[in-house]
Amino acid sequence: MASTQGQVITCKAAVAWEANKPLVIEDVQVAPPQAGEVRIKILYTALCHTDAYTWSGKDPEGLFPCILGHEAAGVVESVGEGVTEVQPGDHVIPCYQAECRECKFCKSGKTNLCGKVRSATGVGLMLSDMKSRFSIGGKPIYHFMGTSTFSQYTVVHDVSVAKIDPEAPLEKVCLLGCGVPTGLGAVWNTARVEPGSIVAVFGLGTVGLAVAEGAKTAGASRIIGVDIDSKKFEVAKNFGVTEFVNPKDYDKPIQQVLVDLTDGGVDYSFECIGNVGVMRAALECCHKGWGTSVIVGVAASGQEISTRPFQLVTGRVWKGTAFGGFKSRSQVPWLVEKYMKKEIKVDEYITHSLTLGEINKAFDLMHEGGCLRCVLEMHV
Ligand SMILES: NC(=O)c1ccc[n+]([C@@H]2O[C@H](COP(=O)([O-])OP(=O)(O)OC[C@H]3O[C@@H](n4cnc5c(N)ncnc54)[C@H](O)[C@@H]3O)[C@@H](O)[C@H]2O)c1
Ligand SMILES: N[C@@H](CCC(=O)N[C@@H](CSCO)C(=O)NCC(=O)O)C(=O)O
Ligand SMILES: [Zn+2]
Ligand SMILES: [Zn+2]
Repeated sequence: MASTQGQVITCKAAVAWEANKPLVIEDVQVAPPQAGEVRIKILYTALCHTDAYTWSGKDPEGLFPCILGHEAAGVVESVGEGVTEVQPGDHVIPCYQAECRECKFCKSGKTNLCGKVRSATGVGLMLSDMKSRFSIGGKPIYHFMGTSTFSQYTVVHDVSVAKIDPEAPLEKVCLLGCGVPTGLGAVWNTARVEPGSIVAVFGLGTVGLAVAEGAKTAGASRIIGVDIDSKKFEVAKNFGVTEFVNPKDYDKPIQQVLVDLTDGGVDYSFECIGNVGVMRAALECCHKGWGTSVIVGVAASGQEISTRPFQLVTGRVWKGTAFGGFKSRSQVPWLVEKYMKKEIKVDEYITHSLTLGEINKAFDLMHEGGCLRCVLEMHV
């Protein structure tokens, strides 16, 4: 096959032309990678609720038209000047949370956030020239989260590419681009749950179930799953949830229910929904003196959290996590290895498999209780 290196590639991509309007499969021109960039042939992508959130128009960084998608795996097609850590043919996972290893954030040892390309990815562009590599008939289409994986080919910054084991099944490990690491890392890195802890997980979607899985491996003694959909409990048991609470079954506030169930409150709670009212409940169900609550869910523009400051004065701690605190380029390959050694689940989160052409159906499925992750095959 003739090399595409240095050429514009025309391929299929799902374009979000406007908020909330069905995505349209278009022929998109993908420019070659510039210095410090990598063009990736995306083979599989999953859908995450953050894609739906931005598509809904509620994300203050949401720009249209754009190509959404950030949980994927593929193969490097070509690299720009100066790219040394990956080469054509490498199997990779694009990472929305970059890791340059040089910026103030990366060198701090205190966070997985990286500042190198964030200003460009937040406005849907590439850093070197603040332009997009996607266009249709000359009209630029915005990137999304520095990944745009709902395209058969995408261009990303080199600091946003994790090179992984070529033996790893890409149709599975694409999930290690977002939801599963976020839940596991919220427990292992952000909260640092100790053995014997009592944990509450609000929201039992993929992220909440990964929190439960992480808490189980951390040795939590009780893992209380909270969801308004009782059907979630059966599946949640397989991920380590030991008890289930549906707020709809109680007249009193859910934080009080949990405090009563746990002799004063839980040691750790995790909000995996994106609902600011639930974030408050998750903080307030924590034990006085030490209980820590981690916000994982993404809430819409304009939403704010609140509680009585007394909740913090009396020792509860409120935290948040992005990508579970994992350093992407360094630790995504490690997570892939853990999956290969069967030390973490991935397959169990995949409930549906469709094609790129069926992406709108995949978004519909996401809103149904039975769907955790839907993986799209990109080249059929
Ligand atoms: N911080 C990060 O890095 C990061 C990464 C990935 C996803 N997220 C966010 O995490 C959240 C969860 O993602 P997901 O893919 O698991 O979502 P999901 O929609 O699959 O799961 C949410 C669950 O919450 C339940 N729920 C809804 N309202 C509820 C309520 N009031 N009380 C209790 N349960 C309720 C739903 O029934 C569902 O089971 C989203 O907001 C997503 O954007 C954040
Ligand atoms: N543009 C959004 C940001 C929402 C957000 O917090 N995103 C998470 C990842 S969600 C993945 O599914 C994140 O990593 N945040 C850190 C960052 O964006 O740098 C908004 O403004 O609401
Ligand atoms: Zn995500
Ligand atoms: Zn950095």
